[in-house]
Amino acid sequence: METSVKVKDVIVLGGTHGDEMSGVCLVRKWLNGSPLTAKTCEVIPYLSNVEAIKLCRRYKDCDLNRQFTEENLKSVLADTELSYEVKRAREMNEKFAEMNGSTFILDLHNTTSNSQVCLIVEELDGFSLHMCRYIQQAFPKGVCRIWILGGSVEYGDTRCMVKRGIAIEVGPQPQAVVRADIMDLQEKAVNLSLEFIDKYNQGVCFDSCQIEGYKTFIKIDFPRNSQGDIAGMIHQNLQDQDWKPLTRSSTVFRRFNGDDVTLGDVIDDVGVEESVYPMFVNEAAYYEKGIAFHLTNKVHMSLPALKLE
Ligand SMILES: CC(=O)N[C@@H](CC(=O)O)C(=O)O
Ligand SMILES: [Zn+2]
Repeated sequence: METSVKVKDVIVLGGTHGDEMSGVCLVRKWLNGSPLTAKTCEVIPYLSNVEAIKLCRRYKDCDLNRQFTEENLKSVLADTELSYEVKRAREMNEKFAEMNGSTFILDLHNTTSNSQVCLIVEELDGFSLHMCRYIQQAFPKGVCRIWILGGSVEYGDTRCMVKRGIAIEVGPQPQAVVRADIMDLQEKAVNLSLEFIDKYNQGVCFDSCQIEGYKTFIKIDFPRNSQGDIAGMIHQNLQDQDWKPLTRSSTVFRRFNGDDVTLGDVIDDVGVEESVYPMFVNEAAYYEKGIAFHLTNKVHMSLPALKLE
């Protein structure tokens, strides 16, 4: 049996990336007259990257969702020497970093890839893994998946401020655009998260169970020429095919000269019989990060039962 403390505050972040519009629009809606509430805790909607939202861009100076590192949060540099996003991360951390483990963070994101609902969770966060399973079960099969991050990697995302939290990533949605179907999926996932927290706070025991998730083992860049410019694009066979199994012989890129590139051409360590699962396929924000898609393995995890301490 795993126990955890009561959740007292839920911070619901929109606009951590300023051009991911369903989070921005939902948070604005909750702040302006249609409050988001739960029965057993305080719910605090909050716009993260205010300057980037104004610009309708992912960020102003640098990616806010990489700045919540220990180094930045403890930095002794004067504010004038810091980029907007580092200052903002410090400001948010002062406001939300918890003393006693009772704060939960829900961070709302969108992707241009055909991810559907993708719940992002750390593998050591048993509470949030149970929450992900609860959310997943309320969606039709194949709509909601769980992406599990390795426990030790320092990523500097918003969830670093607290002990428990998830990101709800929903796509496909172009940057700076809001789509009704995507916003509905996002809102449904938020409501289910709050429902889970209420049940947990009321003492409901969540039984031990198995969950299926995906873990990234490598990020694949585009083919590039000698100047470093992209020399090909996602193959039409792979476009929009997030989470569909690939093997060594699957075509993944088409060079601009027309040549097909298979997965086996770009990576050695996928076995001949093995299936791997792509995600974040053609995510617009990842071109500058040198990522065309993530390759994941399907994993199964056993969760012990969960109950309020
Ligand atoms: C497309 C996108 O922005 N994805 C998020 C994933 C996360 O929240 O960890 C990011 O790269 O920060
Ligand atoms: Zn994002």
